[in-house]
Amino acid sequence: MATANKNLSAYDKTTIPSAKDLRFGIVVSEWNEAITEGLYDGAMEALLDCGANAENIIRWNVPGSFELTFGAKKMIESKKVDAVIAIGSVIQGETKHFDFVCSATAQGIMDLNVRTQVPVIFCVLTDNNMQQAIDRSGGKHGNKGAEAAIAAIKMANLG
Ligand SMILES: Nc1c(NC[C@H](O)[C@H](O)[C@H](O)CO)[nH]c(=O)[nH]c1=O
Ligand SMILES: CC(=O)[C@@H](O)COP(=O)(O)O
Repeated sequence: MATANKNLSAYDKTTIPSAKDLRFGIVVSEWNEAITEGLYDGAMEALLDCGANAENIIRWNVPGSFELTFGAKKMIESKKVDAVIAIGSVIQGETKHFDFVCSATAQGIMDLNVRTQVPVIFCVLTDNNMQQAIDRSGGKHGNKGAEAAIAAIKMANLG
């Protein structure tokens, strides 16, 4: 189902475990800051709505989405967290750089999920233009940050 056919912010709290005792790391890319701040706000709102305590949420910034993997890895190695949310916004420019940043970031985050015991949630928008990013970070299609927060709670409770 494409994003256009669902609301990224929709969730049923009755189906989600409490986040009360969970510790979260959130690594935020500074590229396309207006978008990533919107994603962060959506993630925080959903985490708190599901019972998380603000003092149990650690935020680090990194320069761009390519650095999210290192930031999440360092967070896992140095902080006791139950899940990490990696937030980024990659928007197509004139060159193929978009392809390399998106694939490297996705692969790097997947590698962390394979190699570590801490789930890392891929909250990285990969859009053709700014309007698509706006629509998915609190606009007409909801907020991918909220979707990522719910995924983080569920994965932290897995097993
Ligand atoms: N163009 C975008 C970037 N590019 C920067 C890279 O992520 C990286 O910081 C740089 O190549 C240095 O290693 N990053 C985004 O997050 N979004 C973009 O649209
Ligand atoms: C995703 C990017 O790195 C891209 O926005 C950079 O723009 P350009 O491809 O025009 O250099």
